[in-house]
Amino acid sequence: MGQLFSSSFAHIWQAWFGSQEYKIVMVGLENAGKTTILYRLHLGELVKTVPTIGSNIEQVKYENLQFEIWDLAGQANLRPSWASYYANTNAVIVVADSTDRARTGILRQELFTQLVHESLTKACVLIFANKQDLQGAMKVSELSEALDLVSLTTHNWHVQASCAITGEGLLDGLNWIAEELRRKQAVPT
Ligand SMILES: Nc1nc2c(ncn2[C@@H]2O[C@H](COP(=O)(O)OP(=O)(O)OP(=O)(O)O)[C@@H](O)[C@H]2O)c(=O)[nH]1
Ligand SMILES: [Mg+2]
Repeated sequence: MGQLFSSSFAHIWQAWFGSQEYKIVMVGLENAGKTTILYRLHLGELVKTVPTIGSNIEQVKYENLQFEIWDLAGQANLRPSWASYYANTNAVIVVADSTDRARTGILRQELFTQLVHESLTKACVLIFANKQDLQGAMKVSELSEALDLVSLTTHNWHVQASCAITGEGLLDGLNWIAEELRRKQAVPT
C-alpha cells in the first residue's frame, strides 16, 4: 500500500513538475557543430568552441522534460570512446556538417556502426543537417539520401535542418525527441 501510494505520488509529481530526466548522446564527425549546439541549447547563446577531447555534459530543459545531453568528441581517434557513454541512452543526436559532402560516407558508416550497440537499440535518432546558413549546404533530402536513411529500419529517426550559429531548427529537433519519448513511454504532457 505504502509502495503503491509512493509510486502514484511519484507519477503525479512527475506529471506536474516533469522531474524525469532523459539521456541524450550527441555524436558526429569533428567540426560538425556538436559543442556549438550543446551550448546554444544550454545557454541560449553562441559560444566559441575548441575541438572536444572527451565530452561535455549539460542539462537542457524542454517543456516539462529534463534532458542530460552528452556531447562527444568527433575526431577519428576519439570515436572509439563513444560506446563507453551509451548506457541508458534515450535518444541519439547525430550532427552532420551539411557542407561536408566528401565525408557523408564516413558519417553513414559511423551511424550504422553505432546504432547496433545494445544500449542504443531503444533510442530514437535525430539527425541535425547543420550549417544550413552556409552556401551549398545539402538540404534534408540530399543528406538523407547520402546517409542512406531509408535503410535505417531499426530505429525511429528524423532529419532536422539546423544552424547552430543562430539556433534555427534546434528546438524543432528537441521537440521531435520529446514527442518520441512521450509516444513511447507515455510521458505526461
Ligand atoms: N556557419 C556555421 N558554422 C557552424 C555551425 N555550427 C557550428 N559551426 C562552427 O563549426 C566549428 C566547429 O564547431 P564545434 O561545435 O566545435 O564542432 P564539434 O562537432 O563539437 O567538433 P569536435 O568537438 O571536434 O567533435 C566552429 O567554428 C563553429 O562555430 C553552423 O550551423 N553554421
Ligand atoms: Mg565539440
